[in-house]
Amino acid sequence: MMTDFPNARPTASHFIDGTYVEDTTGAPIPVIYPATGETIATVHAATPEILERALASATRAQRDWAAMDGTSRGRILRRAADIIRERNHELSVLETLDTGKPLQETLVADATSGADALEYFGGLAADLTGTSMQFGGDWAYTIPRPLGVCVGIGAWNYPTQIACWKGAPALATGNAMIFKPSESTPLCALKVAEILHEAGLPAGLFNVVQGMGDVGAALTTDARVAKVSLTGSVPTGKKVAAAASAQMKQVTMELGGKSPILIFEDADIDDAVSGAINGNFYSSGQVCSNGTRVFVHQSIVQEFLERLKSRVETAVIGDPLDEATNFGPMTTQAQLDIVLRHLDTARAEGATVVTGGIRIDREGFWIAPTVLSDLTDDMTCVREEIFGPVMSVLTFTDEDEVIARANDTEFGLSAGLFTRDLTRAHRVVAQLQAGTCWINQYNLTPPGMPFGGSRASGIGRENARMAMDHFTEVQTVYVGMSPVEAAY
Ligand SMILES: NC(=O)c1ccc[n+]([C@@H]2O[C@H](COP(=O)([O-])OP(=O)(O)OC[C@H]3O[C@@H](n4cnc5c(N)ncnc54)[C@H](O)[C@@H]3O)[C@@H](O)[C@H]2O)c1
Repeated sequence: MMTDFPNARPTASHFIDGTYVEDTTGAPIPVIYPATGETIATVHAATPEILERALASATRAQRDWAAMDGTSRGRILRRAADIIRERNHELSVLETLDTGKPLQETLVADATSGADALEYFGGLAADLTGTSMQFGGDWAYTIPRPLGVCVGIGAWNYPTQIACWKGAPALATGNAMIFKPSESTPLCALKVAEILHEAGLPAGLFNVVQGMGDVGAALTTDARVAKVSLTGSVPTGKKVAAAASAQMKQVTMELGGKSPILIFEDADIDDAVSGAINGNFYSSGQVCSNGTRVFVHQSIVQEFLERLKSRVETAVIGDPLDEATNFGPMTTQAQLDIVLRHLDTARAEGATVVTGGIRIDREGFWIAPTVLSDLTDDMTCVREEIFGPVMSVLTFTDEDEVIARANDTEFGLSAGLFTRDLTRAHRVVAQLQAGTCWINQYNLTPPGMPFGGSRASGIGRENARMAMDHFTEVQTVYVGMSPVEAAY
């Protein structure tokens, strides 16, 4: 089973009906610590029997949960948030072991972000209200109803946060959730399930099952499942949305991107450099909303690149469990290989490497933070999501030109811009085709703010009050107050 590691130890592969469950007949999935390449645990993919237990217990538990008043549901979520905060250190260590992200990051951005979502939706759970309408003497009212059993499927970059961002609104609104983490980072969601149940969540309401895409596909098409919320790549999103839609299931799709950051000539350059660093190298670039196409006004590009290069080269690359480290490895060997291939292609297509561009000579999956310049919009590194620490710097001279180029992509997840001219900021942002935009900031995602993508980057939004809409459907009730008239 699980190899021992300090303070953070899920005790089996799955969490079903309020308890850890093991079934070693499922295919083994090694859990590899990305900083060293060592296998630190093994989980087993869910068998059909495991999936049946998860689906049956969720279906059973959801009815009573939906009947409970929102205040009581919310109290449990808020208690779970408190427990997460108390255990932040051990959960952050687990997140680092699962993903390789530096502890300096995971201490502030992962379990705490999950707790923020549980707290936020815990507070809102009591406020699930409908509306009423008057039609002469008659009237109608609406009741937001939970959907039933919802499935959450996660990517590997934010395993705790994704489990909480999906679980919190689903549970707050009276649904059950079955969560399938990424096969690359299977551990953290188990702890979320354990803590939710410790906080008083009735058994069966947040089940975690492991597995590859086939397990996600089996859950997506099960008749007992009402909704699928996926965080993953665009190709997976298309498959999952198609399979769910074929059965009229609702979907939320949080997918990939190739987002632009526009840096105008009047921007505070140090802020812009900070935004570009945060939007490209945090989590070693494995962030969906990263602004990987950085358009810098021609008049300041040289100064921008100089300051950027000197700051990026101070990144502390090393043991992710050392709190001084601020840049970690890629989460998987496969992702490292993808990034290295992209760098070869970029060089072959004529890109200049401003800094980085090389594999770091350590055990594990390491690559240096990389800045590319001398690029054109048609180059592969400018068009495709790389999902690694690779920033493409492009130049522009004209506002309309840069807006058109920023929008020239199939994606529409995020966008950012840096300028001191507020009129321009709002004028430009209104023309950007992106679901989530930042002005003079980048990648901050408090739970009270809707987050998600347009175009190929997604359907629906996570977080904020509107996530409650995505986990409920409206039942309309017409109330007749007069005698019924009929033709005969
Ligand atoms: N928009 C967001 O909020 C957001 C956040 C994080 C990551 N992402 C995106 O996720 C991608 C990286 O993550 P990844 O490589 O884990 O993505 P992925 O698409 O390979 O896998 C995502 C999840 O889907 C599952 N899956 C694969 N095939 C499936 C199928 N046919 N049916 C059901 N489930 C299936 C996988 O097992 C995994 O759990 C990037 O494109 C990134 O931009 C988006």
